[in-house]
Amino acid sequence: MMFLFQAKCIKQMEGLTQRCIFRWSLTPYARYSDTSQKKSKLAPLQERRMIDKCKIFAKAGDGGSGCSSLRKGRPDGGNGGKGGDVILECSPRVWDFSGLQRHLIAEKGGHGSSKKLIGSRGADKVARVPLGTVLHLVNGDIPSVVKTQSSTDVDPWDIPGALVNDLPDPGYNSTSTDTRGELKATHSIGCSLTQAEETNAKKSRHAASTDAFSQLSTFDGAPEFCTKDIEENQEIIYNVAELTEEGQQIVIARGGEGGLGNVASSKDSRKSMTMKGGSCQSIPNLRDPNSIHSSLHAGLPGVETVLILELKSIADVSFVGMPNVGKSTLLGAISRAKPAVGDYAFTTLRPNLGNLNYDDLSITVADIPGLIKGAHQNRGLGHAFLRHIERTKVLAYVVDLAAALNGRKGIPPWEQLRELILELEYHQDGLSNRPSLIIANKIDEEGASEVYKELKRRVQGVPIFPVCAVLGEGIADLKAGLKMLVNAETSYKLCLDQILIA
Ligand SMILES: Nc1nc2c(ncn2[C@@H]2O[C@H](COP(=O)(O)OP(=O)(O)OP(=O)(O)O)[C@@H](O)[C@H]2O)c(=O)[nH]1
Repeated sequence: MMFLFQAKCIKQMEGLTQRCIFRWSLTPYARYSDTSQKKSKLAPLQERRMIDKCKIFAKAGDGGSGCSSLRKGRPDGGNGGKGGDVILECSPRVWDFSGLQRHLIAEKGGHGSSKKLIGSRGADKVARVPLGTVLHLVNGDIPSVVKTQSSTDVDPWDIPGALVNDLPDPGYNSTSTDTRGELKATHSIGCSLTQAEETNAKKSRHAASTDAFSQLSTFDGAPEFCTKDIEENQEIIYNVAELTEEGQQIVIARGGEGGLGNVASSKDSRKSMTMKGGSCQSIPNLRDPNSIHSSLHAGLPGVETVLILELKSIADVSFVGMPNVGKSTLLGAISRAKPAVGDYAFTTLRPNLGNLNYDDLSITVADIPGLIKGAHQNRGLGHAFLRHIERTKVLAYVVDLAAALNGRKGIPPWEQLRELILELEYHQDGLSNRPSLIIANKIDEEGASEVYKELKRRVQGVPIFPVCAVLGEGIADLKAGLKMLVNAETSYKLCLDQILIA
């Protein structure tokens, strides 16, 4: 018998080891395989794709019940413990919402007991979210507390309009000026709202929806849920808070207070007490709202909140360009990222990220989905990706030198640049006003060199890097140029005046 058991164990161990070896041998292939090969479901691009928006349900812990107990004729029942809070904590080690639980449920408080023992406090549920997480309220209370665990501030450059100094003490209302000098109304809980947003928020003050769990279940388990569904079907209070600082915590659902034990409540309710004997008794009709007892002794329920979390990405560099100009190919050429590349517009649906490594520095580059005319009115992929650009230090405009060559229906690069700047500015005043350079891609195409010369003539004051992303040509110079801009060793900005169209 013993022998049989040992044999079984050894067999299981062997199977496990084989599976481990199999995994080890698969991983490098899965990570660095060429995307032109047949894509597997484990393709690394999928792993790196950001989940930049998600809906969560938070349920704070209910307060524990107070105890009614008499010992030697005197009340000695302790209070119930407070329920745990649901807290979001800002962490630079989390990049997106892919690892975030969609149901966040804090622990209930413990019940009080005799000998004046207070119930245990329910444990808080703390979930970590990335820097730059913006909260939109679907249902429940507006988050009410902001605490900061660490003093390491984010470089204000990283988060335009969300300076750490913008965050006032809880309960304090003020106005403040953001990095671009715009006056902002500052929300009492530490979020900043523009006046337009504030009006919007007031307009869209929602009627609390009935069943938070059932709302959520529509989206649970579907990371790329349909944003439109949420925005069309529900009234949302936008931008109720923003997490911008490492260690910053915000309580999104408060735990219920514990009920009073009869030691605490005896003063008020002594006359109405009907306790008999000396042992600890459970309170009759504890949940009956008509009973004074139950209202005093029952713990309060924890708050339930439904929120949409949205991430404004914080990348050092964003590749901004029209669809199909080669942004994803370029990201693959300068970093180890393997984004999907296709000979059709909107191959990129969500920002892809790559790390550009230097000896002494690492830069995060975001490949933003293609921008088209009317994007600011939500055409194409519209607002979704324009928001990511808001949080980028450096803009790298990518243009296709061959877009209008050889009978193609595209527009010349200088017009591409003009359209791009206009879309950024329509979306948000001053969005294009940051260090920039131009990447002139597809220099390998026939006739592209002449277009490049023309581009240099028409656009001045900003460095232009001719590259061939597919062959990796011009990449070394481009990397050096990006490093200088990110390090603020040079500062060029592209504006409409610098582009000669006629
Ligand atoms: N000839 C040439 N073709 C290129 C070059 N770079 C990219 N391409 C091609 O251009 C097409 C579009 O490339 P992508 O990298 O998907 O373009 P994108 O800008 O990311 O496209 P969206 O996802 O629509 O925004 C693909 O067929 C690429 O092979 C280049 O340097 N030279």
